[in-house]
Amino acid sequence: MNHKKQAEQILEAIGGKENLSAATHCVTRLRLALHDEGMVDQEKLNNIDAVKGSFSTNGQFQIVVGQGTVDKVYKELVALADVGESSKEEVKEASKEKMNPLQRAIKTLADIFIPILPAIVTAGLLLGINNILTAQGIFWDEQSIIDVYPQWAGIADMIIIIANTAFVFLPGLIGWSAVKKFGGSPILGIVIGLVLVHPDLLNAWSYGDAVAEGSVPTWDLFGLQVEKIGYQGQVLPVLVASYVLTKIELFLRHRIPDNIQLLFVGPISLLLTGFLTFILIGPITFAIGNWITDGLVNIFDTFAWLGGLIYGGLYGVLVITGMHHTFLAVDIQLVGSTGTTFLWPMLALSNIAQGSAAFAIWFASKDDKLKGLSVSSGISAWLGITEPALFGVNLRFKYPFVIAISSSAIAGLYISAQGVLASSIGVGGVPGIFSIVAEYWVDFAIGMVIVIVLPLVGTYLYAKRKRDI
Ligand SMILES: OC[C@H]1O[C@H](O[C@H]2O[C@H](CO)[C@@H](O)[C@H](O)[C@H]2O)[C@H](O)[C@@H](O)[C@@H]1O
Repeated sequence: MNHKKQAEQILEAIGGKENLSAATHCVTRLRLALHDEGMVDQEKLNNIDAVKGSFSTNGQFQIVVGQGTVDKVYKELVALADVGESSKEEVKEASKEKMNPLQRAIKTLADIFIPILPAIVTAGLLLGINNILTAQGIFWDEQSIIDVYPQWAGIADMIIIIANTAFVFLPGLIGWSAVKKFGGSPILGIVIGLVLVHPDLLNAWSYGDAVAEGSVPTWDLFGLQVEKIGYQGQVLPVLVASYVLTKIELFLRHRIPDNIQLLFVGPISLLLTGFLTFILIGPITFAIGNWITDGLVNIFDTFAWLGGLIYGGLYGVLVITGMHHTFLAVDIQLVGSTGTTFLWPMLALSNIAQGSAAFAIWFASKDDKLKGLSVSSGISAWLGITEPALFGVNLRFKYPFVIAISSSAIAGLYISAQGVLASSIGVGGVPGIFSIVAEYWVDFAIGMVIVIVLPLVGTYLYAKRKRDI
């Protein structure tokens, strides 16, 4: 493949070098900040050999080129456009200028939660293994593997400790990521997060019982009674505390001489943020977080099937906008405060549906390039990453996308009506079944059959009738 020629064609299709403000690349995609995305000639772009798909997300125009080729095309592209190589951060900054406040808020949340996702997904997978070892009724009626083979109980117990850690110390992980994002010192973010789950505080999961018994411990601050409670599994308290901590830290850094910063900046920032958090931020955000989760749980309890239909159908659309990462925060909050999430199983089915539609195009198409793209993006979607299938295949032909979201809506309706729950956030695709609470495996499996069969058969038949691929 002539990489220079490919780069020339790409540059022409995106509106020339005048339209390119900054460029970087990841493992498979060119990530471009364009002045005007309306200048992109989509048809021209799709017809370029190296291009396997393209999409716009969070103010960035991304072109799927593929591993091993993207870096070479990128080098030619920046040389031709004379823009200089940019880091991912620089392109993000250039893209940010085009965002409205809501898009910025959504992006901030995504930037905080995406870096902790590997730890959360790992926890979900390990909890899945624990599920298999400890849930009754999977292999024997009313007995689990560890009931039948007690010698495995120690292993199961060790697994739960390793798996649980990311959730028990979640505020530490969020504190690290949030303070890094806000521009402060990540190490202070970890500390403020861990302060919120210090073992000497009343565990948040025991708070309800303690309130009922009237045994919530308090600090007496000159007559002001402050509850001595932790914020295990909570998202909002540490998010707000991290923001405040960063503001205080940056304020002090700009005013205190470099040689004595170590003595003052950390201690003052942590102390002030800690006091503010225990007295104000924590209690207020804890209450707000609980209202949100209780509200959501109540809505889903009352209108389960309708909620499932809407969320199952809309999730694919949310991924296109990038807004889906906002729901990661909601899922984490749900798992943290209720121990399970009813939203995540629908996410996993929605991702599978997009993958199935891409597989149908693989079966139906005679075009080698499209076949290669649809099979690789189908596998990726079944393993939890749907953008290649969405932007490279399904949205390009529209009907695979429509069939996939319709199937996902039906599956969402079904599993919500059955009350399917996940014990954690796992790999949002076929392996997702291991993160589902064992008693709902059969219902989730029925949901999987829906999102595999309907998009596969529906898209295949439609494609054959339409003869457009
Ligand atoms: O929210 C938990 C899930 O997060 C990832 O999937 C989501 O983000 C992907 C990247 O933007 C997107 O392709 C996918 O459609 C979303 O569901 C992760 O890949 C999943 O394993 C995880 O469950």
